[in-house]
Amino acid sequence: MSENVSENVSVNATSSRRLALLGVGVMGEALLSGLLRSGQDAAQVVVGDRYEARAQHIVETYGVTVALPAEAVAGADTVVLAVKPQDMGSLLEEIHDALRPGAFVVSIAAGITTAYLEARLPEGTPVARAMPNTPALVDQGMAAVSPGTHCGTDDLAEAMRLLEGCGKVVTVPEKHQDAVTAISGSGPAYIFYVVEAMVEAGVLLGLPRVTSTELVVQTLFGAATMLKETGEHPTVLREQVSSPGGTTMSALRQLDDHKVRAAFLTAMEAAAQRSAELAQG
Ligand SMILES: NC(=O)C1=CN([C@@H]2O[C@H](COP(=O)(O)OP(=O)(O)OC[C@H]3O[C@@H](n4cnc5c(N)ncnc54)[C@H](O)[C@@H]3O)[C@@H](O)[C@H]2O)C=CC1
Ligand SMILES: O=C(O)[C@@H]1CCC=N1
Repeated sequence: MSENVSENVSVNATSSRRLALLGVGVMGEALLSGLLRSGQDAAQVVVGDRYEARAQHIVETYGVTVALPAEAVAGADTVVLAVKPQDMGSLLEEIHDALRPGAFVVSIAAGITTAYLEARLPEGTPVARAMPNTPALVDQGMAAVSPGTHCGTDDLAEAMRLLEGCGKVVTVPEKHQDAVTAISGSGPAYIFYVVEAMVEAGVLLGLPRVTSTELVVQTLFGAATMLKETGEHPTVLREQVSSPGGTTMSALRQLDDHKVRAAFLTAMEAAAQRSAELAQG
């Protein structure tokens, strides 16, 4: 399938495909919980995790089944790989011989390319690379998917279904996945960092921490809702807050003097570069 696939692949909320989910840490659990909320049958899901207590917790919480990776993939139509990039090589070795012919494999690991997956899986295996983010835990995720060489339309629709359970999904050419990782994959962390800083500022100015936190969180939610619902450019929305000679401009001048915008650009360049490095081990 070509890199420039349409952004609107039609997707069913439920599926009878048997799913193996390997790695049920933060992101694996977020995807699983979203899928189950969107109607996925827990009986069709087998999870595997190297950390036994973690797998057991997931089984008890969600009513799915647990198995060793090779056993889990042997019966699966779709395999989701949600381990750290550094653990991907050994996991692919572990499942290589057990994978059903035609089974679809989707990885959410930062930096791991479809070429990396294809080179380590049986010839012709359909694969996709996806980058979700943690707001998936509250059904507000943002994910981007890129198909590999042998990924068909049905496979891509399956990848979209898996991710749409917990938020919004777009398809992107794979060359953009490192940028996606830097922007929306890691993005929630930058926002939490800004929130931390603003809460601290409120405390510095004498507000009780609980009050400062409430003010900041609701301000963030309100601003995000304005961006989404009005569709206005962020510059327009920022200008609406910035009265001539007022408080906002005094603060924004400080941010500019401290090169905060430039720091964001450099930070996200560093994240994209790190993503590109991760497949090298
Ligand atoms: N945390 C995040 O915000 C995001 C993470 N990702 C990607 O998701 C992947 C997982 O990240 P997290 O969930 O944050 O990590 P995590 O460390 O919370 O979870 C990884 C899980 O994989 C398990 N594991 C490791 N090797 C295994 C193996 N051989 N077989 C079975 N299980 C194995 C670990 O025991 C652990 O429970 C990473 O590749 C990361 O790049 C993608 C988007 C966002
Ligand atoms: O920090 C990381 O490497 C992962 C990928 C995107 C978000 N967390």
